Amino acid sequence: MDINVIGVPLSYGCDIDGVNFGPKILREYGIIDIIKKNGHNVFDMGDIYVPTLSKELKYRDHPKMKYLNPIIEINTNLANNVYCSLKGSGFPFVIGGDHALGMGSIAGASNFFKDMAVIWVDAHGDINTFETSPSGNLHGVPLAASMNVGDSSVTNIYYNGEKVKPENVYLLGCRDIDSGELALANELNLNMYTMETVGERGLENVLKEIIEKIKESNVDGVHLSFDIDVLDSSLVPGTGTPVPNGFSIDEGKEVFTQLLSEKFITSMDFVELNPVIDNEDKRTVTNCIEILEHIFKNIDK
Ligand SMILES: NC(=[NH2+])NCCC[C@H](N)C(=O)O
Ligand SMILES: [Mn+2]
Ligand SMILES: [Mn+2]
Repeated sequence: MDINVIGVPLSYGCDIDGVNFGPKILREYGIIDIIKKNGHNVFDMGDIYVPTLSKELKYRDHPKMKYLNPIIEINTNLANNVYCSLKGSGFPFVIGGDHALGMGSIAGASNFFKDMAVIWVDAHGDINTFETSPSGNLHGVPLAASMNVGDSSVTNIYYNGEKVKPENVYLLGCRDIDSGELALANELNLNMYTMETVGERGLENVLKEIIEKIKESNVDGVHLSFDIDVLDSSLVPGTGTPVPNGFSIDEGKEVFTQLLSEKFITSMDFVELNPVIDNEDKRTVTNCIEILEHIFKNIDK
């Protein structure tokens, strides 16, 4: 498999400096060699261009949502890169950067496939609209936008309208959902496996059910978007919106063992690592590298 590593040094979607250094620190810690070492061909496609913007531009494009136009432009570029990677039989592995980049990854991948599923592994739902967002941060809206819910400025990225059908969306590990997000999840009847559900039913059973449903759904592509804040806050101090009661490292690995063994994953995001706010012992980046080693050990050769 030709892995195409695409960096997106984006921080405007969470409005916290430092998460833009995610791609740089992961390269410094050897992500490219880790991929190679596990027997894959790897192409480092470099970083999508992210302009340096002054904070005064934050509300230039919208009174509430921050850095709207630049985030749209960056995602449009990302979408085209993801699409081209798939066209060239590559596996797009997108490293962030904040989760607003999910709109671009999904737009690009969904343009390649007839019908695609999205597995969103995250402490959050990221299904806010401009109306329901409590923060004005665009990393809280990408999954809603991809389902064609929300403002046309974000639902029409790369191409107009729906990128993924709600019935093909799977949320896993969520435990910090805003009230507007919960209402939308119920309205759309999303496949939502909260941390509470995982606790009740067991991770293995939940993963089995997700796999079954995806196989029954006849999609021809599956995008897996991994937000590192799905891991317990004690394991990822270097992320902008940490949440307690999350996955252990072993549970994080288990998610990939199960999902990758099906060989249906066709693209991936790895987001929200902020090395600048990591603690002294570099716990977050070390844990990320451990997860990444596991991913590339298990991904299809
Ligand atoms: N990708 C993330 N870490 N998203 C956190 C979103 C937090 C909150 N729900 C918001 O919309 O502002
Ligand atoms: Mn997220
Ligand atoms: Mn999150």
